[in-house]
Amino acid sequence: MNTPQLVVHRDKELMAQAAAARLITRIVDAQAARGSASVVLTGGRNGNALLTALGASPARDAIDWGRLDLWWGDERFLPEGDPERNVTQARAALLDSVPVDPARVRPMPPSDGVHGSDADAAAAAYAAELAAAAGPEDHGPVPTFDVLMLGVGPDTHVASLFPELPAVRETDRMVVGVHGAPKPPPTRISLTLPAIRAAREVWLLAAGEDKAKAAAIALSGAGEIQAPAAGAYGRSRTLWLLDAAAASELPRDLYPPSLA
Ligand SMILES: O=C(O)[C@H](O)[C@@H](O)[C@H](O)[C@H](O)COP(=O)(O)O
Repeated sequence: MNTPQLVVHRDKELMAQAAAARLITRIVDAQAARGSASVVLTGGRNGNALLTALGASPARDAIDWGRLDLWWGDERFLPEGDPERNVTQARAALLDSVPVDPARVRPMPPSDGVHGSDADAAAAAYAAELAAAAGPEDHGPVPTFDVLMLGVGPDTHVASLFPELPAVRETDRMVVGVHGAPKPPPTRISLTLPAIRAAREVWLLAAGEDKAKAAAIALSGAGEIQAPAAGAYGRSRTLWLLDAAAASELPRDLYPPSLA
């Protein structure tokens, strides 16, 4: 497990802009190196603000949109097109205004699709889609994502992995149905920690005063069952992108960086 790196920006607006610039560069580098890039999107205000900022960036078309694979870290299990679905919000924030290849945009199933209201079956289908996209060079039955982004909840949840609930304890399956989530809607689909950890880089987005305690808990050695964000790390990099408000309760040995 690599030590989390922290980058703290003045405020949430600047954090979204800077994170968007960072993501553009990371995608461009991956495409230059391997001909394509693979990114896992997150729902939530911070995640959507990043997508909106990316869409407004003058550098956005440095990305070859046709060679970008997009997946989701979690989804609210609602009907297709529901405004509360993460994919609906991502489309409005960015995807509807850039020429992505629809075959490479992989939303999690809706609650009115072929799996009906069975979130567990829908989760299993998404796991099968991930496994089918994985290659021999990948680490397990998921593709090696270049960047996997996660918003951080005030209770330290990431994706739809909530403290103490069964999903955060999952060690075998890559995708699970979530029932009784404390953040509405109660039924969701989520990548599990093993799937998250298959990513090259995991970026955790935490902006706003309401994330200060969560960031401090997750970065101070809490266990992943009690603080799921503490268990979210990448194979080669774990990056916390915060604003000053969310960093305001971090232990002094973590932030601000000691003066050289
Ligand atoms: O489906 C969701 O709700 C998100 O995936 C969830 O994990 C979100 O990222 C966090 O709750 C942070 O959300 P905010 O950025 O809105 O605080």
